[in-house]
Amino acid sequence: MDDSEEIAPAVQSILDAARERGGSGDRVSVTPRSLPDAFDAAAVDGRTPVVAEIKPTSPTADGERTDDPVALARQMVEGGAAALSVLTEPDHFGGSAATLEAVRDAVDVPVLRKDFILHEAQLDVVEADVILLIVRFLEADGTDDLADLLTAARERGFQVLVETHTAAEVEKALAADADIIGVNNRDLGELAVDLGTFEAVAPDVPEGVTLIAESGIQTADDVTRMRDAGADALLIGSAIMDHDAATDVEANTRRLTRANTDAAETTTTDT
Ligand SMILES: O=P(O)(O)OC[C@@H](O)[C@@H](O)c1c[nH]c2ccccc12
Repeated sequence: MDDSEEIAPAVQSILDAARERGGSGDRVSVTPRSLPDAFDAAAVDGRTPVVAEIKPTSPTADGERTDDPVALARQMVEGGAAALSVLTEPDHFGGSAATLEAVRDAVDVPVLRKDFILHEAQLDVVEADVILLIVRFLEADGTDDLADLLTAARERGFQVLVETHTAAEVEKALAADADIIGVNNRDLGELAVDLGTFEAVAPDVPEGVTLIAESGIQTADDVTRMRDAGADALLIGSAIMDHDAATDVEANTRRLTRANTDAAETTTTDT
């Protein structure tokens, strides 16, 4: 990581904890459910491809959601989610590998393991269909190289979502041979969200790459905005989960998966 770039204290604390965390020892081998196929199937079915995220809490959230993650997962799938994302980071997000395992057993859609993976050993924790690698965190001393980790993950069967925030990070992701790229609208320096980030960075991502808009997507208009900017899929946490157990997760998911399902076609036919 570039030392001149500020990183929010909450994020630094997440990274410090991640450095200490190891793996389970046994090498994981997984037969994954295809993420691009799940997005295509949702689109054919008239749903906007959404990865719905189970995030019990976070450094930017108010409370903690303590109800059964498996029940939440089922509601998300019922509401039309093409895939799920499950936080496994325990110290700052209330996640666990056991939660991911239980969720993956309960649903048929692909499941992304959301964690801060800095070393190869941390791949060997739990079977998931997709793992996350964050470009910005793999540039610091004492972390593995992005391309090496990507290869190590694929050798285990995982698909890999490479998270970026800038055009320069997209370049690095492509150089490392990423084929699924996320653009995070949340700036990890200030934790502020700006949907303009995706709009600015998306044009640098080539056609053949599966492109995901991440964070800060709250409304049907936000969905339209990200789809018009080229998102193949959207990663949505807070707007679906909220941290209030009274929130109807299925209805929230349906509202966003039904939003603007034909944005991509509309753009092509209108111009
Ligand atoms: O809750 P939101 O704003 O819809 O964001 C979801 C997801 O993008 C966000 O949780 C996230 C994006 N990248 C991450 C990396 C680690 C932990 C969490 C994240």
